[in-house]
Amino acid sequence: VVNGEEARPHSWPWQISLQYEKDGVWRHTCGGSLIAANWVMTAAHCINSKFSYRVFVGKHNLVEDEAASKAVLPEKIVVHEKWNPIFVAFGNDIALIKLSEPVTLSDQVQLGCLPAAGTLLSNLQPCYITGWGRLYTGGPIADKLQQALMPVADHATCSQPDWWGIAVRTTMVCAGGDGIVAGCNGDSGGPLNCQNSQGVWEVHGIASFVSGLGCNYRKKPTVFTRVSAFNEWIDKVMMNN
Ligand SMILES: CC(C)C[C@H](NC(=O)C(F)(F)F)C(=O)N[C@@H](C)C(=O)Nc1ccc(C(F)(F)F)cc1
Repeated sequence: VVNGEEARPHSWPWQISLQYEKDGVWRHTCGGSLIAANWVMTAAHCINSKFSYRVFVGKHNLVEDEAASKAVLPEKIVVHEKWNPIFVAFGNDIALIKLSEPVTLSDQVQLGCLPAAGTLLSNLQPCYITGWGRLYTGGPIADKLQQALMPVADHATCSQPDWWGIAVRTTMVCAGGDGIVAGCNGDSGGPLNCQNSQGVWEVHGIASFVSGLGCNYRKKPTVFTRVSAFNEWIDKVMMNN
């Protein structure tokens, strides 16, 4: 997250760190959201079949041992059948990870709520992106979970020619674009957290892409998979696996 701030520890208790093992070392690669005790929602582009992964729940500082945290291995990873790794702008950048065992919920480990199917966020609605992604374009990833307030850019705004144009679909949601605050590499798969009309936090987006010209680029908001376009797919996958 570029130009964010350190989140109060465990204030986004559904945020997970997806890590892969390389040369015997586990490395953070993406964010994700715990949506059931044994299911995590992340981005399809985070998954590469040649790597082995683990899901770390209850984390705040990635470089410290934390009592409330636990690393769980996946039992199964389901990537959206229409995800095309060649072109992230085709959308369907969503995957579900079934955990090898259900995690114990606590103050630090909680489920994220999904929005109702079809819910559309209004322009400039305030949401928060959270993640351990790069602190600036090309920079290091964060040790401590970051958060940043990012107002929604509705489809009419985000699909303007000098914004994302036709690269953004209605199955996506945009946020930010002020050239200051943005998601960045490593925030992928993580949540866009927005409060519903009852004041309940919901996971409305899965961080999908930013501009190749730089994470915080004016009129190139961070683009998220719109979760409310995939409720049926999510339910089907969780029921069939
Ligand atoms: C690995 C990528 C598919 C996703 C990667 N995502 C992220 O860094 C994050 F954290 F914002 F989700 C990204 O945007 N990386 C930049 C460097 C990128 O490739 N952006 C990008 C690529 C293609 C398009 C497209 F499809 F529109 F041409 C738009 C942006």
